Amino acid sequence: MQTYPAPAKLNLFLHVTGQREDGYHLLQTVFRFLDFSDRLSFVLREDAVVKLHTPIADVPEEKNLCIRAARLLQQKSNTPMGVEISLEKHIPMGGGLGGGSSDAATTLLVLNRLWHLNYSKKELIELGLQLGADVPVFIFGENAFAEGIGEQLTSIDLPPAWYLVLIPSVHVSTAEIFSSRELTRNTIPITIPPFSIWQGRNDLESVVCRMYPVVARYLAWLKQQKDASLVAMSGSGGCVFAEFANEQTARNAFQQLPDGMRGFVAAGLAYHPLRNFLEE
Ligand SMILES: C[C@@](CO)(OP(=O)(O)O)[C@H](O)COP(=O)(O)OP(=O)(O)OC[C@H]1O[C@@H](n2ccc(N)nc2=O)[C@H](O)[C@@H]1O
Ligand SMILES: Nc1ncnc2c1ncn2[C@@H]1O[C@H](COP(=O)(O)OP(=O)(O)O)[C@@H](O)[C@H]1O
Repeated sequence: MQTYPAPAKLNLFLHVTGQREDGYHLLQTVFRFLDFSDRLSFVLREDAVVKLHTPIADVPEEKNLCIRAARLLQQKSNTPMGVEISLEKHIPMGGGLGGGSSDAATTLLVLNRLWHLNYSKKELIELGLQLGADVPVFIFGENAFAEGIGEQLTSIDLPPAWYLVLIPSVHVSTAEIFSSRELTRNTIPITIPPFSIWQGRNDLESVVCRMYPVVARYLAWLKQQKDASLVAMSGSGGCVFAEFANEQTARNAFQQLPDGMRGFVAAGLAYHPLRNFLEE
């Protein structure tokens, strides 16, 4: 059966520049896709039933973002069709790697075709935003500089790079970090172009490190790796990453990991694997 990728993302930097009246925070961030993906497959049904074959521990089926995405698309289009979804989960959950959002985006892209709906990328992005601030970039399909709450996207060329991503054993709630009193919300907005991704930082990092000291320890270990250029936390954490110029230096660092630290090495992608899916 055909399976479709839902890649992870990193936030190479993340600045919090303000807050909207509805409480959502204004951000400036750079999203980079990783060659590290969940995989989804879809079997059509003629009877409007939407269900998941592969339950995830601690996530009820109706809260699973691929089921929510399928139901939202069904509602919008009034299609009489249904679907059975199988989700092969690889991306750590609640780690700031955007796995749930990516699963939702792939579901919207693929069902748009299988249900013959023909929505445009713009329409799917608007729909995706109702599911989460991170969903639009995965439909957009290009590495991007993002503003607003993550929905104002400008594609960006990033040089080839490899990443060592570490996964501390914590589950960080995005809402909890954004609601922290200690979060600074007034980073001066940068303008494009030009800006350097290496001049940025993650404004959520210090809040997460204080609440979860293990994240600070993992960052400190990455900062000791001599070939690492950029070291930061992704999104609202707790995953942290180091950027390397090539695969070998990333794998060398991975081999030095102390006992008990978990992680993986992945290439940075030039674009999302389903970037041209709507035109194919
Ligand atoms: C922080 C980022 C950076 O890419 O990623 P993750 O760490 O989640 O991967 C995203 O902005 C997260 O996007 P996403 O995970 O889709 O968040 P959502 O479900 O929309 O929001 C969860 C909660 O976080 C808060 N929130 C989220 C985004 C934002 N710009 N401002 C906020 O204040 C809100 O309280 C919201 O209810
Ligand atoms: N398909 C899914 N994959 C992962 N998490 C999901 C999914 N559907 C719903 N969730 C919920 O969304 C939360 C955040 O997931 P995820 O997108 O992996 O992390 P993050 O927002 O930190 O990048 C999870 O803790 C889980 O409760």
